Amino acid sequence: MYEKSYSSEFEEFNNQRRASEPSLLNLGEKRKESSSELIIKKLRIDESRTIHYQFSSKSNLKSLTIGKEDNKGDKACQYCHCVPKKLSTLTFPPITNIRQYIKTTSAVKREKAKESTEEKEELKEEINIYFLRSASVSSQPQPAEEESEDTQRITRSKARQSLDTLATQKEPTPTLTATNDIPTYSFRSNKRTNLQSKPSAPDISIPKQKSPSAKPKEGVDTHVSKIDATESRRQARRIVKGRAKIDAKDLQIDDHLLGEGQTSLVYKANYKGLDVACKMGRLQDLKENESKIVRELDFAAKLYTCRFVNRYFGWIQCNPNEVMTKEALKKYTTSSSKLVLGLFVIQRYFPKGDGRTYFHSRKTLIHPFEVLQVAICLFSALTDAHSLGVGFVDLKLENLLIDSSGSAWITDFESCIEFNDKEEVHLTDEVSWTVGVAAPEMIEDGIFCKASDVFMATVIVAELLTATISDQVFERKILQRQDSGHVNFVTTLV
Ligand SMILES: Nc1ncnc2c1ncn2[C@@H]1O[C@H](COP(=O)(O)OP(=O)(O)OP(=O)(O)O)[C@@H](O)[C@H]1O
Repeated sequence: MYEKSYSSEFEEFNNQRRASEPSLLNLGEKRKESSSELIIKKLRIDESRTIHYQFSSKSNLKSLTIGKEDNKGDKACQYCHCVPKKLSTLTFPPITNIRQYIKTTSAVKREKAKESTEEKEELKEEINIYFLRSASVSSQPQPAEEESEDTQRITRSKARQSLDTLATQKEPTPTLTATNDIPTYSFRSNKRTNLQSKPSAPDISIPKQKSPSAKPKEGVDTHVSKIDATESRRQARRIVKGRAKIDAKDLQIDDHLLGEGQTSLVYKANYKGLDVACKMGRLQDLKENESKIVRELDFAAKLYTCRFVNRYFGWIQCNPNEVMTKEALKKYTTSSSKLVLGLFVIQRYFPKGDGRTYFHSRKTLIHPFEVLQVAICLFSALTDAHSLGVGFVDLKLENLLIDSSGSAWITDFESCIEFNDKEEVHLTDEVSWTVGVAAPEMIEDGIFCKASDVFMATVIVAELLTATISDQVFERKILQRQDSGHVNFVTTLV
């Protein structure tokens, strides 16, 4: 899978991108050149303890004085000569006057801060006057407390609105109510209830379990409550047993193949009108593939509470022709293959697909903020899964799904393992993982620990930060993997 995705198509695409945007896209190569060509020589130290260096590149020779200002020449920055004067909009203070400079700039800053607070106060006053006017025009004057709250909110809004229009536009906000110190949310009222005041019991509150020794209160019909308890127990058992099982009539699988892995095919589907993704085992070795999907379902349930972990929310076992359109069936089966019962798992649909496909097929550069967002998602998911004692093992860009806001969600849990309170586990044949991105201890000793997941997540971040560098160069120059599985992880090109 890994080998396949590092295909020459991507290499070609990278080359094309480099050719079209040379100034930005060849940054990696440029940095490499400049660092290899630069020679710095220590020349001498004079009486004033100033160190004189000489640095040179292939093309020209320059001298740099560290510790002494040098205002001559055509460079705006006299310290490292990084900015030519004609390009610079900055002014660099001379070192001798630096104390004076700090004094004056901090005085100016203090003055400015004072001015801005004064301005803010004036603005607040203006707004207050405005609201007092609109409130007096309004037929139902608002209480003073709410007025000040709205005043604060309105200072950030661009258009001025009257209190009345604001009130009608407000969305019903979830109200925090408290029962037995456990906060629950209810959408019934859009007014904030006071947490101190005794709340009315919400519909979804779970009654406290009575201890077996607790005696029934006098006058309580115990017969009725016993029947209720048995019924609710039966109901709960029914729900848990058929948990997440869906009805064939609610699911329709399109012929749109979203992606495929070694074990499964993922198609776009429709569940009760909602776009979903549907995973099904490959027909070759169907039994084995489906047992892997069942294992995956089990881990999906365990990881359900984690941040940025894909949600699998239903499954069905049925004949493919019950849920697949004719076109989808044609693609899924060959004419010779017999239709057998299949397992279909539905999950959230990510239109942007997996990380590798999305970032490599994009025509624009990846902004560092985007990388940061993916990294936050990735490490949040790792933190949560690791606290539950679960490791992902097969972390790679293909197993990250990107949502419309650019957040990344980990998917494909068939390689997950449980630590069972151990620091590390031995990897068995049951678990598959990707050698190209695996942590050294996985390759060398066949062991896996939480840090191994962190290693693979770091590789993902490094890959995104160096998206303009071809995958082969990434392997050779950045990861620098040795035969033992160890890496050097050279970050100068990142
Ligand atoms: N929810 C989804 N929305 C959109 N595309 C998806 C979704 N789930 C999976 N895909 C696509 O299908 C591909 C294969 O999915 P997945 O990794 O779950 O299959 P697999 O057979 O378990 O893969 P592997 O070879 O890693 O075992 C993904 O890389 C992705 O491109």
